[in-house]
Amino acid sequence: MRVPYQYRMYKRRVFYACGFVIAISLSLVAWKIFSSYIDRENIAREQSRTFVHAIEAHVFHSLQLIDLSLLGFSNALGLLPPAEQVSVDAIKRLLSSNGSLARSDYWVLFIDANGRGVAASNDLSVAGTDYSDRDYFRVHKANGAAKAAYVGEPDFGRVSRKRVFFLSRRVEDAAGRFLGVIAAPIEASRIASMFRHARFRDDVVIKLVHENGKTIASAPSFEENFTKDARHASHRGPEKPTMSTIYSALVSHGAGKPASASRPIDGLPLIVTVEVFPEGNYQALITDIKAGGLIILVVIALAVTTAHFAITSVDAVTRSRAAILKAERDVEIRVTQRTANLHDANRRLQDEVEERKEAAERLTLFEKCLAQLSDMVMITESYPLTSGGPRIIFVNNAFERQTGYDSDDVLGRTPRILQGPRTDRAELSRIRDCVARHEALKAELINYRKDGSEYWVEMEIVPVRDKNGECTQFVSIQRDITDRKSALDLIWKQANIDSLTGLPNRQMFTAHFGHQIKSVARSGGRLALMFLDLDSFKEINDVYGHDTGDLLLQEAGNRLKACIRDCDFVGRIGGDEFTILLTDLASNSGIERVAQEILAVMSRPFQLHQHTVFISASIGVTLCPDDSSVPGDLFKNADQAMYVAKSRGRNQYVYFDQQMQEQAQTKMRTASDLRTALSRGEFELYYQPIVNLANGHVEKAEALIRWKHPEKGMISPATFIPLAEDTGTIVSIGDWVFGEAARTVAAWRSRYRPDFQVSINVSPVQFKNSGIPHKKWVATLESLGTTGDGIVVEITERLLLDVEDSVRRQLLMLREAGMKMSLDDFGTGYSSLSYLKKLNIDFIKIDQSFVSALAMDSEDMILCEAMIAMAHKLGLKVVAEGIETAAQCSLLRTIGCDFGQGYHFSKPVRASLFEELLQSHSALMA
Ligand SMILES: Nc1nc2c(ncn2[C@@H]2O[C@H](COP(=O)(O)OP(=O)(O)OP(=O)(O)O)[C@@H](O)[C@H]2O)c(=O)[nH]1
Repeated sequence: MRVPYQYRMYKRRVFYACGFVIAISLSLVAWKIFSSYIDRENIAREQSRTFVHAIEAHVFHSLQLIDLSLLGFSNALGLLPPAEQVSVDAIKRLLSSNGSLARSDYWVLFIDANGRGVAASNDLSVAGTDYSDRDYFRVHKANGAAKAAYVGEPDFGRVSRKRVFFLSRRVEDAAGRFLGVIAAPIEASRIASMFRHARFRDDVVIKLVHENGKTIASAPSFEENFTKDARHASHRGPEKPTMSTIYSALVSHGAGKPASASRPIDGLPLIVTVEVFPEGNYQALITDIKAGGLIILVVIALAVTTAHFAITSVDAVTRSRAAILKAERDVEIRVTQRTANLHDANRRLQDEVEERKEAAERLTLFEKCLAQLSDMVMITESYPLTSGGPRIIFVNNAFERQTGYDSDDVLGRTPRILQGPRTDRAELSRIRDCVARHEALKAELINYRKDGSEYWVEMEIVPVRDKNGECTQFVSIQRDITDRKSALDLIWKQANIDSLTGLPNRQMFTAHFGHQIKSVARSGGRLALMFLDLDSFKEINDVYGHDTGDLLLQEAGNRLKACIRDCDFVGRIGGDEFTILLTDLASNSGIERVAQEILAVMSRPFQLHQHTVFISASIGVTLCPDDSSVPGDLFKNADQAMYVAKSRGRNQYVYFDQQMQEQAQTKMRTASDLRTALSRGEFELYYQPIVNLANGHVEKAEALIRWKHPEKGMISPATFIPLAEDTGTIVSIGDWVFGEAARTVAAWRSRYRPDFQVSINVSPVQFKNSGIPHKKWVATLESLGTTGDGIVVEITERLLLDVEDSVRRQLLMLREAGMKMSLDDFGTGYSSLSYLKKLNIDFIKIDQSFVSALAMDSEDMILCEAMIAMAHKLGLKVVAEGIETAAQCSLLRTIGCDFGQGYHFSKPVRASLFEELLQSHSALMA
């Protein structure tokens, strides 16, 4: 835009006017500042002149007083008699007596004609001090004619060591001969102090200068300036200064400076100078300049503002015209640009439409493929990661089929709809973390179908990225792995869980127990292991059936679980045996409370099907680490303690103790000896006669085994037979017994009675596993040339309780070999008459417990009679055991008992002795 010429001229004129006003103002202010500065300097100079007069008068007055005193001394010394003029004492007396003249701020001393100190008016010892080099001494000595006072140059006092200058006078005798010098050393600091107080401004300097230029006193900086040459450097010459040169040196030094004034002290070689330094004036000058500057600024501002207002009105019109022109040009440019942008955008849009079309086609293809996949596919957005997670934007057919959700059900919702109570929260949080980091991941989870049923899913989640690498979606490919999981679960359960009770089995319990022991070893603390075995559980199976037994075991497991805390552990380790692990024990009272509670809950009736069943339990308890920290040992301990509980009458708990261990060890050693006893020939069969009560003949014998231990001597069968049964040695022992008994009966049959019979006790254990070596036994009999009926096999009711097909088969085979069967301890246990018949039992043996208390019409008598009658009815013969008296024998015979056995007839005796009995044919009837 072009600015019109008139407008430019107008503006120029306004600028010139403005500049003129500013220039005038500047000149006026400068002139004012300069004239003020000169005025202030003149005033200061005047002030210093007046002031130097006052100071000079003051110093002069002070020195005049001292000089008066010196004059007095000088006269008095001159008038002393000649003898006293050289007497130190006389002079000392004179100086100190003249107190009226002496002032406290100075003192006087007398120096003799040789320059040696004689005496002083105060206590200073000046006598003998050499003052001959002092200027005032030399002046007075040389100028004999001049009697005027002289001021010596400033220096440090010879005796006082203070900064002093000397006012002095020549002393002459009446004849005008030089006697010496009387001098007053004046402390320059006093003069300086007076100057200091007299200064009316900080920039004022006052000095007292000696005619030789040395400074005597000054304020400020007294000590630094003392004795320094006060003259200006240009006025210091080699020639001796005179009063007039020093004066001009000082004055000219001050000349040109705004405020310096000097004045000589009348009649003395001293000058007083007062200098008023220009700093104050400079300060004022600077203040004036600042104020002037401010005024100038204000003037400039006013001028500029006025100029601005003057031209803006014209300017505004011009500008708005210019702005309109500019705006027109801008619009033109923008329209051109916008058109170009629109072209670009249009082109991009077309490209995008093409791209989208291609993408849509690709997407349709992918969707078709995804729909056909058998794996579930779910695509979600990539955000948000909070509030339930990203929304689902696609699911395939497989997803709809497997989950029961239609795509309409899930689109726009989050994958959370698939989760439920058993979905692993930790796994979910791991998935969330990976997704937040846009990482691919694999996971296994429990998901829930629309109908609420759960299924295991194996999933792989992969982030989808755009061309800039930004994550835009997640694709989740999922596969139902419920079957695989179930199979694994089943395997795990089979390996670790007891299928009947759902409790941990032996394997899992042992593993857990091992961990707990380690943890106790690390962190301290105690564990209690309980071994629980149900009492006589076998009977429940036998009486109510195996199914009921199973139910009881399940219920027992539930009751045990209810007795323990969450931190404790219960397992079923087999049959009717349970283990309980108590952790976190503070004291034994906790263990006892649990043990008592278990016994109490076990003794409560079990309602199983239609039966009400009662049972009890025996518990062995061992403590870790008190008893041991070895899992195997602890199991053994608890087992031993449990057996002790059983042996003490059941339904109780027993703590393991060391004695049990020892007993167990003894048992183990005995069991070990038992294995070799047979080969070492330590067994022997004893025979106890069985007498026909009707005729008193010894027709049978019971073979009873004895073990002669090489160290321990005779060991009772009651001790070693259970051990032999436990260890299985009973099988070979039983075999040996049969062989021995067969040989004996064969011999005795041939020698004494062809119908003689020997009974052997056969343990139920011998019927287990491979069973009785039936063929071998038959072969033995054949080899001995005897028949089977010479052997009576005594079995116990225990065997009948456990009777299985195999047992029955074996018994029948023995029978077929001609052997007879006898049922031992009849009436003491669970006797089933049907078995007596089924197994073709030949004899029953009435237990000695019935015989021992036998009396006419007693209950035992009635029982024995009933048993005998019943046996006879079944075609069985009866043997009464434990007959000790003739009365018992007689009673039994009265009620028809067939045979008798007991101490009344004979103890069990060695075969040789028994043979003697047979030989004697003696009747043993009482
Ligand atoms: N019903 C049932 N019985 C079982 C199961 N496992 C083992 N048994 C039986 O449980 C019984 C365990 O008997 P034991 O503990 O030896 O003897 P008990 O009769 O309990 O006698 P004591 O232990 O001496 O008091 C045996 O008869 C086994 O056959 C089972 O799973 N179910």
